[in-house]
Amino acid sequence: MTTTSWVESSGFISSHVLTNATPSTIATAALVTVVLIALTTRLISNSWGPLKGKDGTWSVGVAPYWFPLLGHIPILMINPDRFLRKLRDASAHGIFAVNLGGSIHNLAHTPSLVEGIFAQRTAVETEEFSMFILNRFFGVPRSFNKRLAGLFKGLTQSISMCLMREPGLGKMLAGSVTSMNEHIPNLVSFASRPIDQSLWERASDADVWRSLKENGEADLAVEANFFPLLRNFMGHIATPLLMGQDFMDNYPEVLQDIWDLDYGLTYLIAGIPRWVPIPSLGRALRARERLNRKIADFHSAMDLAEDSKDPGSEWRDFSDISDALKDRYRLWRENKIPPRLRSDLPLLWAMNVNSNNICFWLILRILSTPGLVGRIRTEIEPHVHASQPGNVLGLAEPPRLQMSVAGLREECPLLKSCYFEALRLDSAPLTIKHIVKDFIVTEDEKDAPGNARSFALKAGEYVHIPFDVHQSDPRYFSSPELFIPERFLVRREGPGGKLEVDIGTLRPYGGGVAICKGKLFAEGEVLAFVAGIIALWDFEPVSGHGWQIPEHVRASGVTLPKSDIRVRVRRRKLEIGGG
Ligand code: HEM
Repeated sequence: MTTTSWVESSGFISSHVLTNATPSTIATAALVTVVLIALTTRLISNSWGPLKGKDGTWSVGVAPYWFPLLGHIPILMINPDRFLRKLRDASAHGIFAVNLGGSIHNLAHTPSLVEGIFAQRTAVETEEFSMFILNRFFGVPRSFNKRLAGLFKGLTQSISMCLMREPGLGKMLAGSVTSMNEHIPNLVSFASRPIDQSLWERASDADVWRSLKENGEADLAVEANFFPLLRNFMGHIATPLLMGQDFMDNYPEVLQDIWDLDYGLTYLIAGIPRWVPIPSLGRALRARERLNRKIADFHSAMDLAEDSKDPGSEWRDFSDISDALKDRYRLWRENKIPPRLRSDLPLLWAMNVNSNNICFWLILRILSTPGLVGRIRTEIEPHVHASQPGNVLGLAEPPRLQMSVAGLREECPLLKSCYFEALRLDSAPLTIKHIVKDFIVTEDEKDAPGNARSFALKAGEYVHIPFDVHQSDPRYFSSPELFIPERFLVRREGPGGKLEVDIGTLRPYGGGVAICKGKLFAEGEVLAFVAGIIALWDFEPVSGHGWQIPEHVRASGVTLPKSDIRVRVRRRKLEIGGG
């Protein structure tokens, strides 16, 4: 059929359909049209494979898709894991591209390409994306973007100084471990009335459970929902460390608001309007308003104190605020930024969402691997002194805990290897960068044996690093779906070779200029938290079916569990009179 006859006949079809239109013929015509458009789009997009340029570099192949305008958005919303892993497995190279609403997004996942992208300083930029997240997710008004851009460098530098370098890092870690030593013995209170329980127990629906053991001894435990118990408990340790105890006391719902905001992440970033009736979107918006308002109140109170005025009886002490936050405060104030625009929410959020979640996954992975908790308790013993003081006037004292974070970081390779393995399995971060200048990135022979290529990436496009695509790649991690505690252990050469940990190609904290500024702090706090918890407490799943690993729900970095686990928490029997 010639083009003219096709147009004429389609004109005939449409006028025929319109003049004889019934609801079912209109529906059929609409369906036929959609199918025709989808087939044509698929046919055209199928031909966008990688092409070799005159200079020997290759373009990145765009995966075929069915819907014009939308491109791969529908499939990425339905099942991103399956789709991305399928593309990875179908390609001999570590990069492919997708179309998102008309713009091209390159996705790189093999180590050499990822390192090549991280090494770019001027060809890619992250500030635009950070600003987008600040506006869409954290609710920073767009009218403030220009002024905020001028402060970006200073704000990032202050976090780096306080969290990535000494003495700031050591001070934060020491504060964190002191707080853990004090609080971990009180993970559960064994109080049955919610009014007598701590906030993390109430958040996890904790209840006292009593029974008799076979030998007639009393068996006392607390039943609680595992995930909220651990993540709220950790949040109650981490948040005052950053913001000071007064902030936490004046705003006890802060953690629930952070979790609610996090659950709305996808909707907020997608820009779904607030009137759309999605319950988690509404909750996230209300939580964000409260968070930003409370942070503004906190800054107003600091301003009053700084001006030697009374900040009110609820703000008694600002001396325990972290150096990171104090530095930011100085910067906001010197630049005359009003309290309502001092966006400290991203830091408060970053402090809580990833570390707290990975503590849950790591403890769960340790408990659910036969024999592992015993091996780790033996390994951490020299660095975690747990003891039970004798009764005072007939009353039981809580156990005592004394941990050395340096020992846990440097002398406990099995625990650290398990931490990396949990990050490999249970985190799925994504880095997005806007390409502002054409650049070439080259594959290593190791990643594409006998077939390594250089790829030309174009200004105006985007480059993403979906870390979990590499983390689940069987070419780099054998049996990638299994938790293998020793996966990152290596034995140093030579007689009596020491066991060490090698993170290999895993990059759970991103890389390049936007690398996670809390990575060293996070590692220390997670290892200490997990060591302290397993040193003092025993856990048992209530279900009676053994430990089950829940499915993942994607979140900002570390995933959330799709379902919770009800556990029985018991004090471990410790040597009496120690400490
Ligand atoms: C296990 C815990 C953590 C993981 C897995 C993690 C992971 C990440 C990742 C993947 C990024 C994005 C990097 C990129 O775009 O390339 C990031 C950014 C960041 N993280 Fe973390 N993070 C953790 C804990 C923390 C903690 C405890 C803090 C703060 C106290 C923190 C502060 C930050 C900050 C400030 C950024 C933004 C860096 C920038 O844009 O310059 N993170 N994190």
